[in-house]
Amino acid sequence: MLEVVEVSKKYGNKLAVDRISFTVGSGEVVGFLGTNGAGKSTTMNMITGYLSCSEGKITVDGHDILTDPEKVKKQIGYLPEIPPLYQDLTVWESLCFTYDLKKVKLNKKEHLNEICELVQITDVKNKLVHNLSKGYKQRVGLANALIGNPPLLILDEPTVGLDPKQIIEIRKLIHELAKTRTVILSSHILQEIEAVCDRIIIINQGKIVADDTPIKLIETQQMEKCITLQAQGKPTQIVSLLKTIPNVEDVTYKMTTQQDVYEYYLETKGVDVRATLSFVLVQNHIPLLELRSNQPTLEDVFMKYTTKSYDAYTLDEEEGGEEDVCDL
Ligand SMILES: Nc1ncnc2c1ncn2[C@@H]1O[C@H](COP(=O)(O)OP(=O)(O)OP(=O)(O)O)[C@@H](O)[C@H]1O
Repeated sequence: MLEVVEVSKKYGNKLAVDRISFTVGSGEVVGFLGTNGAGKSTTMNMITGYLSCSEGKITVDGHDILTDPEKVKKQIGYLPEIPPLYQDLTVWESLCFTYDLKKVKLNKKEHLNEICELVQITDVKNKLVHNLSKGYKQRVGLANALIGNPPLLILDEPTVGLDPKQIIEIRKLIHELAKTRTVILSSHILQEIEAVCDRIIIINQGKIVADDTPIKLIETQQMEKCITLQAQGKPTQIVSLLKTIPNVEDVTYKMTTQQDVYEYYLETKGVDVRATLSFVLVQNHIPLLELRSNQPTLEDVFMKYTTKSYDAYTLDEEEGGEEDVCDL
């Protein structure tokens, strides 16, 4: 569906996106994850043709965004971070306006009514955009993106600025849309990406640093294994014992609500020491009340990939120039 090959973007001397390559197949829901300024919006803007690439090639369904922009744009529904809506139009007028601009051939009334039902804005069709809540404005933005039934949806931070209830509703909606479309969703909210996407691309300092399913990203982490346990007895004695276990690097503890029971956190050198540990405690007549291995989370993965120095990618940040973004 989408092919991004060795794509870079420079703003003046600032390299915002650095030779990224990835493909997205039909029906995939891909999360584009990165910290602020990582290059997510720039990449999305290049895919949609709003920005040109400094280098590289982007094709959608075999059509090159540079040489065949109209064909590519027909394939894409784009929801920018701030949906560009005319505030003085009613919701229906706004949809009709986009329909006309996109030169859609489908039955207008039928098509727009279907979209209103899908994104649940039928009840506000006759309201002015200006008077809508942020959540509803986001839905109208999404409705606009859906006009013409594009098979590829690109959603840039679709829940930013929404309240928790609106966030849940928009996520449900994205789930629904993803059943019949390819979706690329950018966010720096991990729960969002985890809740909606079946594949994650992490971009850091303009480079792709990870690309896999959430489960595999977590599994393939060679992170230090952390173990939590609860044991009854004097913490000084227990800590000394735990530190004698091979491959245990560090031990910390805190009180629990039960008298004489403490919770201990063990950092190990990536080795599962649970069996040895239980054995050592039993041998020393220390009751072991709880023992669990803490699995790394997506947050751990994200932190690992995004906490490198910023020096590597900035050619000359001070001299990096602003650029007019609209190319087409
Ligand atoms: N028009 C521009 N001129 C100069 N630099 C820019 C321009 N637009 C973006 N940048 C810079 O390019 C880098 C990537 O920006 P981009 O907006 O793509 O990041 P992002 O991952 O979308 O961040 P955010 O989550 O904050 O929206 C940033 O360092 C940003 O300051």
